[in-house]
Amino acid sequence: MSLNGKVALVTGGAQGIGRAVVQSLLQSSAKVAMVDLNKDLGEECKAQLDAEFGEGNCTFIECDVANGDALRDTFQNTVDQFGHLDIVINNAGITNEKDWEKTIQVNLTSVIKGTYLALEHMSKENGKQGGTIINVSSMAAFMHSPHQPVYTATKHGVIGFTRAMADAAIQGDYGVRIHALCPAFVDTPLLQSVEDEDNMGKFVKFKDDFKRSMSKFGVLQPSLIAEGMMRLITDTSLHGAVMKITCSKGIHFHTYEPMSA
Ligand SMILES: NC(=O)C1=CN([C@@H]2O[C@H](COP(=O)(O)OP(=O)(O)OC[C@H]3O[C@@H](n4cnc5c(N)ncnc54)[C@H](O)[C@@H]3O)[C@@H](O)[C@H]2O)C=CC1
Ligand SMILES: CCCCC/C=C\C=C\C(=O)C/C=C\C/C=C\CCCC(=O)O
Repeated sequence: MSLNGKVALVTGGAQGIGRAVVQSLLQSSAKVAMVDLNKDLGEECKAQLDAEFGEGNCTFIECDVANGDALRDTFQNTVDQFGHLDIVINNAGITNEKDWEKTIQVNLTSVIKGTYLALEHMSKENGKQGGTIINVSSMAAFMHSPHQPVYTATKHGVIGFTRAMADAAIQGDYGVRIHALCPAFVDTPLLQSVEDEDNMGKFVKFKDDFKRSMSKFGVLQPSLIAEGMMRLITDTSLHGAVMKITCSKGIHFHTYEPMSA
């Protein structure tokens, strides 16, 4: 399906899952703002994407999503360059149990801020045209590991926030579809960080537990996660979906009991 004329913003877009999603969006003819902390990687990535898709389709914006003012400017900069905004992927995430407050800031607070900024630019409540938001959580939202307590907490938080906001969007008639995406292990540089004492602090001693999980459940390729994202973006019947992607079941959806209250 063509996303011709659509404008997307992807955080953590210079590497790993974000990079794969940027590529898929460009393949579908969207314009993309690739947002990342890593300037060198972002510029290198943009040069490669310009060579493949032509100049003017992708812009790189250097931004630390944990800096609220910089994130606000990044959204505005995207709209200034491309005219409007239709798709926001809040993907940037880290695993740092030593600086665990930073992990909460990047993985949860910035996802909340990114969702509110996306609504400012896309919600019919604000006179905009509607759109789609995807917040990247993890299968760590449905299971836990002694190796990553705060990472696990942030990913649970992303699901709770996203489901509540999806209901607010439906009941408030925002015209914005809001989803959470939960991959199992994916072959990206983030997976290497879990063996590093600088990241894991005292929990590094549980790394064998983590590695056993990886060999038990397998490791996915970023392209499959991008495929799941594209399904959430293009299937307009989906609203408030919690998509899971695992080696055993591929792309599928989590189902919840109806609320009794
Ligand atoms: N790799 C995996 O096994 C899984 C990853 N995830 C989630 O997917 C998302 C993407 O992860 P990966 O691609 O694996 O990670 P990655 O480490 O390969 O790439 C993350 C990108 O985000 C950027 N980034 C980090 N902090 C940032 C900040 N404060 N501001 C702006 N950009 C920042 C990095 O520079 C990097 O380019 C994360 O939210 C992660 O928790 C979820 C499930 C599994
Ligand atoms: C709970 C472990 C957290 C590890 C954090 C480091 C890297 C991040 C990886 C993830 O976010 C993925 C986390 C956990 C789930 C992995 C596999 C579950 C597969 C379940 C299944 O196949 O049924």
